[in-house]
Amino acid sequence: MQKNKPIPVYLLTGFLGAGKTTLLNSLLQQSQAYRNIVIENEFGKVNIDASLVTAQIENVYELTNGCICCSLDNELLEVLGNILRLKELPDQLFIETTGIADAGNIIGMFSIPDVKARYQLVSTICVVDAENVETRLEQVTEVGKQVSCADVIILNKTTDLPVPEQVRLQQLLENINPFAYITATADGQVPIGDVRPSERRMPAVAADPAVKTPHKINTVLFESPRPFDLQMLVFVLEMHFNVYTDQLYRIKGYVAVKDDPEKYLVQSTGNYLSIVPAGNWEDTPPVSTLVFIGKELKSATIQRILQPALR
Ligand SMILES: Nc1nc2c(ncn2[C@@H]2O[C@H](COP(=O)(O)OP(=O)(O)OP(=O)(O)O)[C@@H](O)[C@H]2O)c(=O)[nH]1
Repeated sequence: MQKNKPIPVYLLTGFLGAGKTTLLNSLLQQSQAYRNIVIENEFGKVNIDASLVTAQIENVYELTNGCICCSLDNELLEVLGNILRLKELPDQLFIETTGIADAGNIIGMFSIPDVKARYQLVSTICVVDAENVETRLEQVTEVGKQVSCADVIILNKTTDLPVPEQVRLQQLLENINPFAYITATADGQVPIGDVRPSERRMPAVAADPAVKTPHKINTVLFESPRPFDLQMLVFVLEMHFNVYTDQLYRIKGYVAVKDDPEKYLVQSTGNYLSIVPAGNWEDTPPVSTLVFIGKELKSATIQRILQPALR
């Protein structure tokens, strides 16, 4: 691999027992042609998951000093640094998080400039257990965040699930996260192509906001033909993400900026915000479209938050 090319990273999230290690093994089996490194994060001194990685890999790093999403003395950053000092760099890195990890915080670490220069987070993959995902969404805030922040959602353990129930769960997950590619499977059997990045599910128009999801998680669509002041937009989004950290899980969409022909891609998970140029509007009218995902979000609140940044 070229020395300066960022190392592709696959981040696996999902509640305890959903099937993350099972999926990881399946992905590794399909990646035998590559030099793969795995980072396992687990609570407790003994990292059982590391011993359950059965596929052939170069190295597995076991992080057992608490959850990597919240430890201040961050082991993950340390290991990412150590990997760069290896004689031969990996072609791919897989990170399996703990079942209660705050996915947004980990995703945010990959936007730190020094990390971003050497690693590219290509896909955040959330595994959910079809047998209990609805209960978990109700009980555990982090599960809602994991689903909201994912690029790919794997509905696992579907063997005994009647097809209509599977379709209903997929629809439910789609309503929570309209950006994700969602697929149903059993025993983590997913073609690796399904977890590789793709633009296919970045919707021009977001999910129907009238469709209500249970579990208090909803999406709010914001659309405006008025352009934004870029600095002000960054200011209001960062401020409100900090204030509503337990309520606002994700933002994604395109915005128009005053006196600028380019459209900008806005992405936010947890405490990280990225706004980057994404080409010209070309034939489409420059209408800003942002989708907010979170807990009991109200359209009027989102309008009020964004209003000061509109020009
Ligand atoms: N019935 C059934 N069991 C499954 C399926 N996928 C995984 N399992 C089993 O579910 C259990 C948990 O799977 P893991 O892959 O270890 O789940 P995990 O998310 O890594 O679990 P933690 O590390 O504890 O968070 C294991 O016993 C798996 O063999 C499936 O599709 N159906």
